[in-house]
This record gives sequence, structure tokens and C-alpha cells, in this order.
Amino acid sequence: MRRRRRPLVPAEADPSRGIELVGVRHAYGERTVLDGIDLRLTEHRVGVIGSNGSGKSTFARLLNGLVVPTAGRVLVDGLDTRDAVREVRRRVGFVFQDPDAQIVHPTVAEDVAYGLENQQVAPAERAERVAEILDRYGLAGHADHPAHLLSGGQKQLLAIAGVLVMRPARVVFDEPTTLLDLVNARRIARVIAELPQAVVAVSHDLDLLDDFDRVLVMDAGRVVEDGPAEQSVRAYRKLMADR
Ligand SMILES: Nc1ncnc2c1ncn2[C@@H]1O[C@H](COP(=O)(O)OP(=O)(O)OP(=O)(O)O)[C@@H](O)[C@H]1O
Repeated sequence: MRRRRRPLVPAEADPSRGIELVGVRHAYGERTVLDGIDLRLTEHRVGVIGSNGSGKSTFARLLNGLVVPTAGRVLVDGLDTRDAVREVRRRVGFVFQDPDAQIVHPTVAEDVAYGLENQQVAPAERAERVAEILDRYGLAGHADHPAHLLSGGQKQLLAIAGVLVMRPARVVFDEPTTLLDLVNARRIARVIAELPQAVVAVSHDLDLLDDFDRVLVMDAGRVVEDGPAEQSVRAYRKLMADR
């Protein structure tokens, strides 16, 4: 009898499942940096805090398949990041801490258009979507300028625009305000607060996470607190004070 193969992608993804991490462990070589992670993320805004090296970036990267777990599974709307990475990346945008890591094209407009070209969006629609998003983030007047000449705050907005133009249902931010001054950090915080998309944000900037629905505290590769922002920030401060 022929054995049925497990389908690579379920016939239909189920957004109500959110992002699930099931028995996740991750190691770089011999070194385990995340272990025992079992979570389901369905809230609109989830924050992740923790000390340097506790595994936050690795955790964030698991959520859109930039990193595939050494053991266990990460499922986005039921899609396994191991099997369905293209589909997962369409659903989960990722904004890096350093926008220079994300900005690859000479001009602002070309940079934002890049993802849409990859998705083979027709030129007329592409132009419309790029113009609309540049306008939304105050970058319309810079469309033909070299991206590398933008200020740090504008570069972060450009990186966010480049992700949002692809209309992902969820966006992961890895320390989106770390490199910014206070004014720009607040501006990015407002942008994140107003997003209709589900957000997961890793941050050392506790103000950014103030009104998040759920905040995870990571320590030595494990989630040691998981609750409303106020409770988790209190637990994190205590953890750090005891060191
Ligand atoms: N590509 C890699 N190869 C080897 N080790 C890595 C790699 N990326 C991260 N690590 C190590 O894994 C551990 C967790 O790193 P990670 O960047 O996930 O932590 P983090 O909590 O985001 O830290 P930070 O707050 O300093 O950004 C660290 O000890 C780090 O040195």
C-alpha cells in the first residue's frame, strides 16, 4: 500500500492559530541558546524583553523562518516555517534593528519597490503602492533621493515602509528604536502603535512596550515571565536588580 506523504503546506492556512512554537530548542553549533519554548501568540501586540544574549533576536528570527529551530516546530497560521518558508515570509514581515541591513537599493522608491518586484506585482500597482506608503511615512519628497543619505529615523521608516508595502498580516520588529534618538524612537513607537497588523517587538526600550497586550521576559534561552506588560516589566526589573 502506498503511504500518504504529509502535505508540505496545509490546504488552507488558519490565521486564528496565530504563531505557535512547539517544543522549540535552538542551538548555534554546540551552544543551545533557546530551550523549552512552548507558546501560542495570538495577541495583537506581543513584546519580548530580556538581558543581552538571552535569545531574543533568535526568538524573533524563528517567527518568520529566518532561523529554523534545531528541534521542535514553529507554525505561522498553521504553516511550518521549515516547510513553507516562502508563504510564511509573505505573512510575517521582519524589520531589522539596523535599517542599513535592509536597505539595498540606490533610491528610496526603488528600495520600497523591491519586495513588490519579487512578488511580481504589476508595475502600475507597484508604483501606486510605493507612492502611497512613502506618503504615509513622510518620505514622498525623498522618493528619488539616495537612501543612504536619509537620517537614522527616516531610514528606519523606510525599512518599515519596505516591509509594510508587501502587506504582511504580521510584523516582527527586532529592537526598532535602539539606534534612534528620543524623538525618532517616539515616532517609531507611534507608527508601531497604529499598525493594524499583529506585531511582535523585541526591545530594550520598555516605554515602547508600555501598552502591549502581552510581554515575554527571556533569560538564558527560556521564557521566565509571560503576562501583561506591567507584570512582565516588573518581573524583568526584579530579575535585573537581583543580578
Ligand atoms: N549566528 C550566530 N551564530 C552563533 N552564535 C550566535 C548567533 N546569533 C546569536 N548567537 C549567540 O546566541 C546567543 C543569543 O543571541 P541573541 O542575539 O538571540 O540574543 P539577544 O537576547 O537578542 O541579545 P541582545 O539583547 O544582545 O541583542 C548569544 O550568546 C549570541 O552570541
